[in-house]
Amino acid sequence: MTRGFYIGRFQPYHEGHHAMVDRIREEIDELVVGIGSADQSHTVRNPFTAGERIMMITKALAEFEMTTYAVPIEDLNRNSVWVSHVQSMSPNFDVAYSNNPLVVRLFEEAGIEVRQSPMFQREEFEGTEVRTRMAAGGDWESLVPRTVAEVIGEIEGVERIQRITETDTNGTDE
Ligand SMILES: Nc1ncnc2c1ncn2[C@@H]1O[C@H](COP(=O)(O)OP(=O)(O)OP(=O)(O)O)[C@@H](O)[C@H]1O
Ligand SMILES: NC(=O)c1ccc[n+]([C@@H]2O[C@H](COP(=O)(O)O)[C@@H](O)[C@H]2O)c1
Repeated sequence: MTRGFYIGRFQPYHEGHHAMVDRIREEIDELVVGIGSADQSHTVRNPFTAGERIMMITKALAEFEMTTYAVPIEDLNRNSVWVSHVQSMSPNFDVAYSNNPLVVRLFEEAGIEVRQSPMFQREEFEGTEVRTRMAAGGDWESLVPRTVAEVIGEIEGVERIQRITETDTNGTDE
């Protein structure tokens, strides 16, 4: 039995994330999805709450016949203990998946195997691109699984992003 751990901010969960899960599920029996920056929401870079991201991920992953756990992970201002923090919040896992260089380094220094994946259609399957299209009233639905678009509709996510973009001065780092 192999259990994997895949960490991301998932703001929102998009088709690039979904393609990555589709690929890594060939290597594992169960998957923990770590929802990073769980304490962040309502900013340009992190518009959705941890609970909203749990809904997106749970509904999108239902199509895969695999046991999955979505676990919120709050940020810590201390990289040296972040892996222990992750482990304290997650079911035990054998291998971590990430393409984020800091995350890869922290897991490897802690002696945990990390696997990276190719980027799928990165020019459009990117959280920043999805949020930019939402703010501008463009076609973002084609970049996320249908179930995720339904959750974003239910929580009125596009309206939130448009409002935040007009007023937020804290999250304008993109
Ligand atoms: N198109 C993609 N193909 C494969 N992996 C991806 C893709 N997009 C993101 N990832 C990976 O998934 C993990 C989580 O990504 P994250 O939630 O930061 O999404 P992002 O699209 O990079 O978002 P943002 O633009 O908001 O920073 C990271 O390891 C990231 O490299
Ligand atoms: N010290 C810390 O709190 C720390 C260190 C490394 C990664 N993280 C988090 O892990 C997640 C990594 O996800 P991304 O690959 O989507 O950036 C982010 O939410 C990031 O904030 C936090």
